[in-house]
Amino acid sequence: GDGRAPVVAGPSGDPRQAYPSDPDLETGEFEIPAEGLTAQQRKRALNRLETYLVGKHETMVGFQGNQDMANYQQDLARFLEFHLNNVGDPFQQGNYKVNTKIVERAVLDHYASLWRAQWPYDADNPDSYWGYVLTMGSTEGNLYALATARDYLSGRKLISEPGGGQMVYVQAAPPAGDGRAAPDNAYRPVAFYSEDTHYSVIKAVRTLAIETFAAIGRRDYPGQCPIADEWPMEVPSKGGADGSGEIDVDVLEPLVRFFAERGHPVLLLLNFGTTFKGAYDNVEKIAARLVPVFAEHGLLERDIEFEPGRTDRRRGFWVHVDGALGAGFMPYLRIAAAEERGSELGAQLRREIKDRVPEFDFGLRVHDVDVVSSLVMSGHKWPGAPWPCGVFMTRNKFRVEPPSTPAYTGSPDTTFAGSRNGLSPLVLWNHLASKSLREHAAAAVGALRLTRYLESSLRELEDRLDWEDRLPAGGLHIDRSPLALTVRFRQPVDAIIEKWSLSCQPMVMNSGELRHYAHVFVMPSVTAEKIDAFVEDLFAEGAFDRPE
Ligand SMILES: COC(=O)[C@H](CCSC)/N=C/c1c(COP(=O)(O)O)cnc(C)c1O
Repeated sequence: GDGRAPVVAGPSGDPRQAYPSDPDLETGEFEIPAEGLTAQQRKRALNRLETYLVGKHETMVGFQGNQDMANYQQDLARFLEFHLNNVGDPFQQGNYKVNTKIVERAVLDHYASLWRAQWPYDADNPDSYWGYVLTMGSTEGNLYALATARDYLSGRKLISEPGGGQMVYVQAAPPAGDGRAAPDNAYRPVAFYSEDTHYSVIKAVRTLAIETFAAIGRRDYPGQCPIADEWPMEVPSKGGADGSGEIDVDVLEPLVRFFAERGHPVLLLLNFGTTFKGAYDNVEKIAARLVPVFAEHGLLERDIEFEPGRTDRRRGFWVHVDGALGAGFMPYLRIAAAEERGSELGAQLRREIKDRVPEFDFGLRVHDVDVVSSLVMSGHKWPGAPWPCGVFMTRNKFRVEPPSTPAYTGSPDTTFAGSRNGLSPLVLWNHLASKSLREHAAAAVGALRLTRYLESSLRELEDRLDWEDRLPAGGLHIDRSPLALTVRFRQPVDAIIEKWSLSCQPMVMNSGELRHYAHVFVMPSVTAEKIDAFVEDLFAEGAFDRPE
C-alpha cells in the first residue's frame, strides 16, 4: 500500500482480504476513499491497470474474442465526446437526436447482405429483415430471440389499443382440438437445444419461463421418452462428449416428432460455432429432416385467430441460430469458396472444406421453406469489438409487435434494451468498412490455416514429449471439430492457464473417464509467433503436472 488510511471497510470486512488477488494488481490501489483520490493516485492506479492489460493482451489466446480490431482508437476516440444513445427502433429516428442510427442501419444492411436476408429494411415487406445492434453480446440476442419466439409460437401479439393508447398483449384462443392433440398444446411451445449449448441459452429459457422438451416430458409424459428410458435434460450431441459437439440429428428428430404429434409448436435453438468445441450444428440437415415433420403435423403454417375475423397466419416452428462466433466468420468462407478454383484463396480454402460451406442463414431454403427465423452474432468475437456487442436479426413476418406504431411520438420500443449503445455500431462499421469483402475472406481463410497449424504444432509437441518420455499418461487429448477455429487439449498447469487466459472445461468422456480440457481459439489476433511461444511453454518441464 501507499500508506493511505484504509477505506472505511464495509460492514462485512475489508475488500483487501475479501476479493481474489492478482500478483500484478492490488485491490487497495483502486479503492475509492471518501476524500477521493489525487490526480497522481488515479494516474498511478490506471498506469498499473494498463501495464497489467498490456501483458495479458499479448498472450490472450483462450477465448473467441479477437483482440486486435484495427484502428478503432484513432478513428473513434472523437466520438467519446458525445453521449450517444440509439434508444428505440434503428429504423425510426426518434427524439433522442445524439445517436448513430444511420451507422447502425449501414451495419445491419451489411450483415443482412452477408446473411442473405432481404435488405434494405422495408416495414411493409413481411420478408424484409429487421434487426438491431445489441448493447450486450449474443446473450441479449438469444434472450430477445427466445422471447419473440415464445410469444410468436404461443399465439400472442402486441397491439396498440384502439385510439392508439397503451400497447397491450393479446392472446389468441386455442384452436378447437382435432381430437388427436390436446388443443391447448397448440400454444405451448417446446424448446430444444443441444448439450453443447452456451449457458446464456439455459439462462434465457429459465428467465423467459419457456418449457424445454425435458421439463414437459418429465412432467407430462414420464417414461415415454422415444430415445431413452429417462428424458435427457438436453438433446445429446453426436458422439457424446467424445464427439465434435454438433447436435445429434438422429436423436433430435424423434424428440421433435414426439411433441409435434401432440400439437406442440417447436422452438429449435441451433449452435453455429459452439463455445468450447467450435462446432456447427448442421442446419441444412436438421431442416431437411424436420420440415417434413412440421408439414405432417400442421406446423408449417397455422391460422391464429385473435378475434373473429382477425387471424394471423403463423408458423408452428421457430429456428434460432446462435451464431455468436460462426455468423461473423462463416459468410466470408462462402465468399472465398466462390472464388475461381485457381485462386490462392480458393485453393487454401479447399484444404479445409471438402464439399461445401455449411449454410446457416436467411438464404437457406429446404423443401421450399425459408428455415431460419432469427440469428445472432457477437461483435466482440470474430469482428473483435473492444466491448460486448453484437447483432440480432429476424424477418418482419416473425415479429410480434407492429413494426411501426404511428401513435408513438418518438420511436417504438421494439428492441430488448431501453437505452442502446451508440458506439458499438461505429466500431462494427469501422471494422467492416476498413477491408474489402475479399480481404475479410482472406482473414477468415487465414484463421483456419493457422488453426490447422496450431493442431499440427500440438501433435508435434506430443511426439516430442513422448520421445523424451515426458508425455502424461493418456497423452494430450488433442482434438478439433470440423471447420472449428479452436483446438482442445489436456489442461496444463494454472500458471500457463493464467498467462494465456485459457478457457477450461472438465468433460466426462463416453468411457466414464473424467478429463480436463483447455482450448485455444485462433482469432485474427492469434499469430503463428504466439502459437509457437504458447507451444514452447507447454514443452517446459511440468507444464502438465496438475495435482489431480
Ligand atoms: C466461455 O466463453 C464464453 O462464454 C464466450 C464469451 C467469452 S469469449 C469473448 N461465449 C459466449 C457465447 C454466447 C454468449 O455471448 P456473449 O453474451 O456475447 O458473451 C452465446 N453463444 C455462444 C455459442 C457463445 O460461445
